[in-house]
Amino acid sequence: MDLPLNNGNKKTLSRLGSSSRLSSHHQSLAGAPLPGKYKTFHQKKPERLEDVRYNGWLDAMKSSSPTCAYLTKDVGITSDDSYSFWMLKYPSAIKSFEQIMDLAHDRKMAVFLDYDGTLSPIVDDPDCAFMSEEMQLAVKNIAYYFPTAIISGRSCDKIYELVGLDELYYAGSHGMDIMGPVSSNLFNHHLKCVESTDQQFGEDVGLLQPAREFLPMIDEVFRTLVENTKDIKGIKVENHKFCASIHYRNVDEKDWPRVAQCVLAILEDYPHLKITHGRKVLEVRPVIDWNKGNAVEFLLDSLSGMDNCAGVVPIYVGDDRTDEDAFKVLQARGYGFGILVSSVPKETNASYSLRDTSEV
Ligand SMILES: O=P(O)(O)OC[C@H]1O[C@H](O[C@H]2O[C@H](CO)[C@@H](O)[C@H](O)[C@H]2O)[C@H](O)[C@@H](O)[C@@H]1O
Repeated sequence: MDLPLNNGNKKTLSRLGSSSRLSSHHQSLAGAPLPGKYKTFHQKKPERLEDVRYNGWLDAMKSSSPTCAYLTKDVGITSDDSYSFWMLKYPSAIKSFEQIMDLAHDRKMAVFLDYDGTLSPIVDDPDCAFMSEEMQLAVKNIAYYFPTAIISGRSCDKIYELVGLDELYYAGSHGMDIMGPVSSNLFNHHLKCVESTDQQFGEDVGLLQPAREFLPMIDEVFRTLVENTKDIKGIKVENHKFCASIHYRNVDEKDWPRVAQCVLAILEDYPHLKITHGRKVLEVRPVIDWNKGNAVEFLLDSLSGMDNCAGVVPIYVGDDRTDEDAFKVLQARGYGFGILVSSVPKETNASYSLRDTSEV
């Protein structure tokens, strides 16, 4: 079954709290022999604080969510100048609206939206990142006309709680937790992915969780991180099911090396995990070849049907490094519109830009 394109009687992929009810038949993840106990004891010596300072981690931590001053102070141009110059390459999606509509012409469209920094402004407390009523209405209206998915680093449950719309598709944990139609060819052919079945909304649904075997490991890591960072003032650790997020936005910069060290120590113990950088957040996730880009490909193919995937024009709006994987997919397909939300010039694989959530 293809996911319906017409909203009239749309069966949604939402209501994601039901995963525990799902019966699953797994296939092992290639290249990830997981120990019974999830921790693997040190294979290398942990890095010293000095190492942490020099291995680029702190630079990466500082440059995430950069301010205008950070980007322009050394080159002697104003932030307005540099932004205008940057927009020559990444024009405003608002100003290009007619052009985008012309290019999309009479083809079906699918809309993919990141959450934090795209639908809700970045705020200090991740638990208070709410979208405005106006934004919620806008997303609801979009979903009336086009299949619309939220692709977030947060867990599906959390993102559903924040967005609260049944008519959307949700992919949480950076795309590692997707619900889709079990009859889709993709569920049959994605060998590296977990496949589950359940009766929901009167339809069979499949659960695509390519990192399912990592679930207990991430839980263990989350608890370890909470314990090991408890003395760092301002730190916040979140469990997003298939990844753990370590927020240092509210940590004094002098303590950032301690944050980095705690997170690096995890890699020593869990060689099947990796770390990615977001906006003032480090994220521990499984070393699998799966990201927001794969989630977009999967959903796009499901939405449009395997035989007709070239017919659907995707629009992806996102603000973060993790969204670049999705922009790359659109770029590689050679059609669709990647739109970066940023108030400062950034290297990106998107084609258009928007300044902030109000422009979204
Ligand atoms: O993929 P997204 O939906 O953009 O999620 C990315 C991360 O968003 C959240 O953190 C970010 O937003 C917070 C609220 O504005 C902010 O306080 C934090 O500094 C940002 O990194 C979320 O908490 C993370 O788990 C997501 O991975």
